[in-house]
Amino acid sequence: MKTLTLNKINGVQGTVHLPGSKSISNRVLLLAALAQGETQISNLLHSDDIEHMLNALTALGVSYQLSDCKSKCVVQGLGGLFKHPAPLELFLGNAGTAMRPLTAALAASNVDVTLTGEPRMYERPIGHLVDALRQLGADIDYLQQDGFPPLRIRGKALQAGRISIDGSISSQFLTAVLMIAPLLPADSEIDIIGDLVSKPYIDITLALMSRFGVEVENQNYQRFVIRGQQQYQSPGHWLVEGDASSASYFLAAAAIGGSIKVTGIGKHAVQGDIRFADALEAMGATVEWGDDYISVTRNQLNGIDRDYNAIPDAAMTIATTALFAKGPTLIRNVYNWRVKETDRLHAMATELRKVGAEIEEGDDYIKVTPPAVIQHASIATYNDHRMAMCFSMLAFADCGVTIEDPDCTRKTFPQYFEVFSGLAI
Ligand SMILES: O=C(O)C1=C[C@@H](OP(=O)(O)O)[C@@H](O)[C@H](O)C1
Ligand SMILES: C=C(OP(=O)(O)O)C(=O)O
Repeated sequence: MKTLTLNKINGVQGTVHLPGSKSISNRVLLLAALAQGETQISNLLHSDDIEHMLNALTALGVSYQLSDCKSKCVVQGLGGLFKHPAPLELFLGNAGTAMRPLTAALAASNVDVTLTGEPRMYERPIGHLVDALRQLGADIDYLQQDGFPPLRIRGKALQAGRISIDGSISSQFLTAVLMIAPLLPADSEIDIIGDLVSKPYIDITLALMSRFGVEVENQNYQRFVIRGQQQYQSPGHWLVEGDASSASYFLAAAAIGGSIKVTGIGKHAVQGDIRFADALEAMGATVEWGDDYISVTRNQLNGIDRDYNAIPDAAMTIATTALFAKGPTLIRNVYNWRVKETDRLHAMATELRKVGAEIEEGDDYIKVTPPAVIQHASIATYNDHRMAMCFSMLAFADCGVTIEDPDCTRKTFPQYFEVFSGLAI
């Protein structure tokens, strides 16, 4: 297995032009495909998760042209749902932002599709989404284990009306249903069962739908009302914001040992993960916000105790930043870390213990108490891009760190380690 050893760095400094947001890239590609008209996308992310969406769109007959190292994409909209009656198999890797929205869009389309993925995708639940779509009349079968991909979808015209969806495991299920609701033959009311997790991702969905001409009535994240028989209209040009989750690694590195400006996101960004900067500020770092940048400068860091349900991806970076803070850090309300690329609560606890931290792993929280002296370790990454990226903070330890399978960052940030190493001074 390939490994990467990061030797001790004394500091970091510089500016990072962020790659496009994964969440926005895959949403825009799907909405552009369903919309009336041509959409010219720039700063599209180029990574595995986006490739899976692009490959699926190709197989479904959507035409698009990529240019500028795949950072630009011109999509010819279908002006409605997919039509591909011949049987198809679509491989979606471990991309939640492809699997979940495509499940809904395909269930409502004239298609006969099998959705497959990497082994971990078959352990990531999708039952709450399938249950919701079945209330609309969808014909979806589980091919292996009930409640999990792979799925066989025999798409058809769905009904509309009042449905309920469990929001306690993933917001992506609601995102998926919201995205198809305007294309249904009548109005929809979607009631949320349980506490909706990862709420800011719903804000991203609603903001993008609005730019494609569809408004949703959001009743306090408990009920959503959408008019039926609508069509998405291309907004023409679309500039994808920088990826706020990817920004977290650079901002944290600055908070620990230097000064970094990230561009492509700023105080008006639609991604909830920009609020990661607030957590760094609460730990003691100095944060400056611009319209198109966030910059962070080091300071003495102190451990903090917070609820991170709204920013589960960026919260992983807090866990490793905590090693450089004074006192313990508590990351609360992240139960759904357990159903992401790996069981992130367990993986994080296991790997942080290897460097000497004292860890308390709860059902839905992790408490990190930094060691007096950080030990060198070879960090297993569990095929989880965020495990690899957030453990790069250990490059600030005297002993450095070894990262196993560093190429797993290709899910969202193939060039991560080159960019990170380029900031060392
Ligand atoms: O909608 C999205 O783009 C995402 C929602 C979040 O998932 P959950 O809603 O499952 O927490 C997040 O972790 C994921 O990386 C991207
Ligand atoms: C949870 C993640 O991905 P996915 O979109 O596959 O859910 C992630 O990127 O941290």
